[in-house]
Amino acid sequence: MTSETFPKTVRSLFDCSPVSIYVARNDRVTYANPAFYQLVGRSSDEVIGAALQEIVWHVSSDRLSGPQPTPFGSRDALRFRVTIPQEDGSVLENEIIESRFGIELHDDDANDAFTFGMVVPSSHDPSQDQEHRDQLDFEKLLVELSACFVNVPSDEIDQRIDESLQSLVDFLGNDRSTFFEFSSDRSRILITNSVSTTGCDTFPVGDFPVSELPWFIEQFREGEFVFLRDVMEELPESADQERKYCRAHGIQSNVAVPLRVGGESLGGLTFAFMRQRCDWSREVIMRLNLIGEVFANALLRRKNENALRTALEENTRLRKQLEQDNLYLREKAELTHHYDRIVGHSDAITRVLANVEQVAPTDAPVLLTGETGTGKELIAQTLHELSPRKDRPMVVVNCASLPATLIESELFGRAAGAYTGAASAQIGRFELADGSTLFLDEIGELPLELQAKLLRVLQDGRFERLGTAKTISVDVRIIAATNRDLEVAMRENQFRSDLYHRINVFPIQVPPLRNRREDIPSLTWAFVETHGRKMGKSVKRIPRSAMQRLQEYTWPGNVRELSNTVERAMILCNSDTLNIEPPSSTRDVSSPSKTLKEAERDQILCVLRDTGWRIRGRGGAAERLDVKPTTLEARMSRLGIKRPNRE
Ligand SMILES: Nc1ncnc2c1ncn2[C@@H]1O[C@H](COP(=O)(O)OP(=O)(O)OP(=O)(O)O)[C@@H](O)[C@H]1O
Repeated sequence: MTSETFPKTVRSLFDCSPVSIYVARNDRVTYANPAFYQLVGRSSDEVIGAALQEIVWHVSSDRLSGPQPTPFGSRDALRFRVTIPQEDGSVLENEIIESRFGIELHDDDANDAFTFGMVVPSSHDPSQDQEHRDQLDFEKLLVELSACFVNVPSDEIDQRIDESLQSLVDFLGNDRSTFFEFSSDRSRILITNSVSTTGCDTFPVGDFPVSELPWFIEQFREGEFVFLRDVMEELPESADQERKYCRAHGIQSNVAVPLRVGGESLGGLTFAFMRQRCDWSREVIMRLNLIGEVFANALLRRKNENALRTALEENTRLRKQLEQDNLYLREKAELTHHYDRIVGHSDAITRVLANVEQVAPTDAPVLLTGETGTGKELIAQTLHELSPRKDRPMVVVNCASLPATLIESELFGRAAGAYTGAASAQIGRFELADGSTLFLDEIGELPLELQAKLLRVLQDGRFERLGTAKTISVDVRIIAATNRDLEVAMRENQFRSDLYHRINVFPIQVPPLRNRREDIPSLTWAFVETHGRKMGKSVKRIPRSAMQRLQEYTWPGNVRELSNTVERAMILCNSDTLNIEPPSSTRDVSSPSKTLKEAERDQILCVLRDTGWRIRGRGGAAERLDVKPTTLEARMSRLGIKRPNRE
């Protein structure tokens, strides 16, 4: 088990264990806990990578001649005596209990031998020995529980929870253990697993009415650990229902462990005693929280996997519905509408528009992908205008242009005083877009923590303004756009896969301009017309050779770059013939009379125009100029560059 593959939960168990523990891979120590370092009086540099014989003395010949398992507790382990030299010259007599730790975390680890070892003082007192053995057995059980959830396929998680609960009941000697989770709004409880010793009933799995045990459930919601050795004596006065329940079911003691991840209570684990009161030691009770952590992580995984499965099913359902509703349109890409604003008749853009017509009348989320400047926002606007929501304006949020701290309040709104600087309340874009369409541009740049919140709104249309607990419901259709490869972002854990499947119900890929070169002449003439009108200029001719060069150029900034190129040429144009050149040739000709400051200003302005004044994110101006967004913003303010008002 390398340090990278060492499961976090196992590590946290070991780190705070009073027992000295080490893990070795192929007989070289790869991990030791603080208790081990203290016992051997050495630093991690001396311990990690060393063989056991280099750390402790006189390893008994048993171990040196190879493992010969001897029975220990209920499981096989190797036990041998060692002597540990102390700084003052004395030696400590100890025993080491070692067992093979058979989990295969990665394929390349599969043939390696992992050893899990514990150092305990040598003892000849049989009762003390028993106490140690019990404690060590418990440590071992904890480790096995953690290990049993590592790399488990999601459909086996339930079975593993059952098995783990059973081994806990067998080991700890309580009568019943039950595992439950909260519904997503935490108003309901779902009992998922329950095991008991013979003679005791298990808890019926399924929905459990919160009203039956309100006090208990409140403790779980609050994430409180509850230990009642004598339930009748120790339950608070207000827990009337619980007292009745325990009496009716003969419950004498009860331990309730909340399952929490990241401060959120996901469910709980209970240990009930019916035949006798609980006699667990303080140490065992304390360690139950760690068991809770192991189960909470298993629960979180199961929840995430379920959310992903639901998103995929929803995705498939909506796709099927769209297919049925619009089957006739698939046969040929014929357009029903006439588009004034979208220029171009290439097959590529016609296919995009046919898709737009297909999906517009539905409420299905649409994901527009394509390079910067290809016209994704224009397509989103067109889609909205063809939808039944067209009477209300489409609301736009650019996830890359706002700092992470502001996007949350921008999207969901905030109460006055929600954070420093938020003097007044603000309505969020989701509320603004109620009954309409919300266009989430550059969704690939949305910070991970907000992706979770967005997922919730997409799932049930509900959210809270920052700084308030009141839940707001909205009816919003989502169109998202990105120039980032979200599948790569998912693999790099920068984009949630469940969110991806939610928004990727109907993907439309907007092609780059170099793949629809036949549209370049009509686009060029359309931009000549628009910019000419603004400048009061009229152009009648563009030389054939110039148009040919425009068609040969690759246009990394796509249609936006073409529009800017036409605008620049129009500014310089004094006749009715437009002498226009693709950017690569014009940009190289820098005027020798320019100062460095002017050249820097021009370069920044040029890139900002090409990126639609987008500074952050993939393909943004900062990336293209190879500087940090904050650096670019500082330079813009030094050079007096301000974004012009939107047309
Ligand atoms: N087919 C088209 N016909 C006319 N104008 C177009 C067309 N496609 C894009 N444009 C124009 O090009 C410019 C860039 O388009 P838009 O902002 O929609 O691109 P985008 O893909 O959303 O860019 P980004 O990824 O940088 O946000 C806009 O001025 C838009 O009006």
